[in-house]
Amino acid sequence: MAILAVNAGSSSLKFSLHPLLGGQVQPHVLSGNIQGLEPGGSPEMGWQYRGAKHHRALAAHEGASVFAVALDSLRELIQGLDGAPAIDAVAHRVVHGGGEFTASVCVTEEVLSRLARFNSLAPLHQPHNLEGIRRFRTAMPQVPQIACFDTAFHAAMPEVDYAFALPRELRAQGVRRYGFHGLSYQYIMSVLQEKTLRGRGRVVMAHLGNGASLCAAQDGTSVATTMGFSALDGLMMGTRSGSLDAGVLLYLLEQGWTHAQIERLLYKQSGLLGVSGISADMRRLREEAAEGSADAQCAIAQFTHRVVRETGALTACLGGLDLLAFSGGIGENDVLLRQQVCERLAWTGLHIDAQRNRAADGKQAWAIHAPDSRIEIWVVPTDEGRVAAREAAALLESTQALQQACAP
Ligand SMILES: Nc1ncnc2c1ncn2[C@@H]1O[C@H](COP(=O)(O)OP(=O)(O)O)[C@@H](O)[C@H]1O
Ligand SMILES: CC(=O)OP(=O)(O)O
Ligand SMILES: [Mg+2]
Repeated sequence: MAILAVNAGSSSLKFSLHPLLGGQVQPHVLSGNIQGLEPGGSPEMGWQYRGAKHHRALAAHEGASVFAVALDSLRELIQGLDGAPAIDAVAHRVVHGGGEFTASVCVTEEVLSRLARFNSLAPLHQPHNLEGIRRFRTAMPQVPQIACFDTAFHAAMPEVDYAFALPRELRAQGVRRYGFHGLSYQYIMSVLQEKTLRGRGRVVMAHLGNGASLCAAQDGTSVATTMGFSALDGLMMGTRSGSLDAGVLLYLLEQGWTHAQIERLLYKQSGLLGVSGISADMRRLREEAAEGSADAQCAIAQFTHRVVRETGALTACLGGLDLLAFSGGIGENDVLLRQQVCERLAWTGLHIDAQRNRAADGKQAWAIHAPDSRIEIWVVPTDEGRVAAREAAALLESTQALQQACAP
């Protein structure tokens, strides 16, 4: 028995397979990524099984879409595993549940059409998430498809944080802050609460990947977050601008920019890529910066500054800080970023241990604060797939219990 967790994007599909033992979700035994799924792309699959890394190009079939080829290859891969587990459910990361979906749900045709209404709020994610669900439903019609939402973790945010200072009629239409990266925050929080008592206190979690956001939590519940109505708000990201004076949009409209041009600018041409003019990839920018590129240095400095600034704002919302956690591809791997952010926040009482910071690579959850730090600092590699799998397992169990209770 196992749950397959899936994160379908515009050009890639990330997956992980989590066995179920006595109803409990186990760490993944298989994880990977299929890239090149854009129309006309050449799909390639990379995966890790029992510590060994594999990679292969996927052969195109006459008349079949690249996504269909990818799904077939994934099924073959899973069936070929030693003692291949049966898949009980597919758990899909869906970034936007709007105000309607505040908990994971078993997907029906009706659910899919309600979720499609949020496509324009997360154009980089939502349409692809839903397309992934449709494809899996067709390929595995007997297997329940469960949608797990990035927005759900923030559903209990107080009104002062989720409301914009706009007329009330717009709020009634759903124009408000939702927040994202919720599966990641749910995972990080579960790890922190297992590891330290401070996990129940005033916590700021930094999910710094291609998409980047911060979340302030009190007693495990999100009380403020930097992402908003869409996944554009808050921190600077790989290709997204983050918070921007709305006056810039008015100016661009006045200059004749179309909706499509503005969308491309904000989602795909800004952030680290736009500022550096080199790359959206932090690793590449670090290399260029080390070789003296002023543009790369400038983009990294701006990214770091925004993390510092927003951490300060969330600390104020919490009325102080007990723990700061780093996660996501940059948060988990970029030693220098963690060091610089913490040094600039030293006024809060944060004191990073440079040696522990350098030793964080490859650890499951690792404290990097010095003994005299008033605030704990942790690096927690995130696992959105595991949370989605847990959500799916819980939903399956409650549905089965309900069916048994209702049985004649
Ligand atoms: N060793 C590293 N040092 C700095 N940045 C890194 C390192 N490894 C990965 N990254 C960065 O992490 C980012 C991708 O984060 P990730 O969470 O994997 O993205 P996604 O949102 O696509 O899941 C990229 O900017 C990448 O360069
Ligand atoms: C919501 C979001 O930005 O997700 P990702 O980091 O996967 O792009
Ligand atoms: Mg991500």
